[in-house]
Amino acid sequence: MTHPVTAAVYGTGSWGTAFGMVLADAGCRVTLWGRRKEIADAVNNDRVNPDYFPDVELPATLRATTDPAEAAAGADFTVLAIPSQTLRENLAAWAPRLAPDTVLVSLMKGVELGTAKRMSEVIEEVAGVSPDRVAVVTGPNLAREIVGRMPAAAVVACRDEEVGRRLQTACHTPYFRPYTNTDVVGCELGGAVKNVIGLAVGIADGMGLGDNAKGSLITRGLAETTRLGLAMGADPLTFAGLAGLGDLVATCSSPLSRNHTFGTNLGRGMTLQETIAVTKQTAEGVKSCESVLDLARRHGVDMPITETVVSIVHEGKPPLVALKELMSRSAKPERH
Ligand SMILES: NC(=O)C1=CN([C@@H]2O[C@H](COP(=O)(O)OP(=O)(O)OC[C@H]3O[C@@H](n4cnc5c(N)ncnc54)[C@H](OP(=O)(O)O)[C@@H]3O)[C@@H](O)[C@H]2O)C=CC1
Ligand SMILES: O=C(CO)COP(=O)(O)O
Repeated sequence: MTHPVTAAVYGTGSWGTAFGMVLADAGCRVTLWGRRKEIADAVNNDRVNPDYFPDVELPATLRATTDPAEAAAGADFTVLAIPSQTLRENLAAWAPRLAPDTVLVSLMKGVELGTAKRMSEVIEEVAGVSPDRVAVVTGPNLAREIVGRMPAAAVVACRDEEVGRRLQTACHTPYFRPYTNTDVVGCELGGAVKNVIGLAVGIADGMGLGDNAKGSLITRGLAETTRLGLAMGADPLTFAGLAGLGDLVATCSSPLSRNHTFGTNLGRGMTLQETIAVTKQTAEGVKSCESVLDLARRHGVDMPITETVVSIVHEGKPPLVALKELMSRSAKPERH
């Protein structure tokens, strides 16, 4: 490309804003799309996103608009950073205006309810593009740390290696180090299922179950993620990487994680409604635990931790009862 790389980022929430900043710091010309004019105006006039990062000065090269067509114009990369369950409806409205040959990039870590589709599958279907033009950015990337330009590594996954390398270059900064991977299925599953395991670890932390429980949940959570991945054709090694273990560790150990915090509140005894009421941002695992379990059943895979999270979050099972059931499952070899 001879012109400066141009990116449209749909979503002025935590990760859209933070990743837009990464792209701008890497030298791209970036336009954020947001549904609220007051945020777009504040980004353009005051270089701040008042609702998500009021204390962070955004790069002057980061612009914002509420007009999806204006954001889309000439974009080499079209980056999607909205809640997973809203993607289909939003993208259907934006798709006719997307720049020809743009690469669609998913930042989202969820699985669609009802269809059990991964976000890249929804993108391919709704935008009518080949998998070679769809990429995923994932890994241990808590947005609050990224806007502080604290160091992090990430994975850029795309079936087409050349497209992956172009996106890697477009978002590589001194504090953000992206690696490429062609295993899109594994990278997306890693991101979606870690949110569910993050809820489980949060619940355990809220109940005061200790660090052995945390280590056990992280490890057995990774085991069930890998089982699902294998059944879906992913490379098991992906789950030992940034999209798997890396993201799982960051989410399960950080109070900045919305999923972990959501689980902690439940584990401390808040009701689901009370927990939803105090959660200001997107905690994808709350909805995606059901679609992940749906995926597991479609593929005949046993995911006991995911099943337990669904039973607590959506079926009102008391965490102590769920814990007792999880611990009394039949004994088995570690690898089965
Ligand atoms: N935050 C993080 O650290 C990371 C998040 N992710 C993933 O990124 C994705 C986005 O999450 P994140 O940015 O954190 O979420 P936030 O809740 O911080 O922001 C969500 C954004 O989507 C907008 N939005 C909400 N509902 C709709 C809708 N129905 N139609 C259009 N826009 C909507 C919000 O607009 P408004 O402000 O007007 O409500 C906001 O701009 C998730 O899948 C998450 O798992 C991945 C890595 C890191
Ligand atoms: O995906 C994330 C970090 O990589 C963000 O996690 P939460 O959505 O739980 O905040």
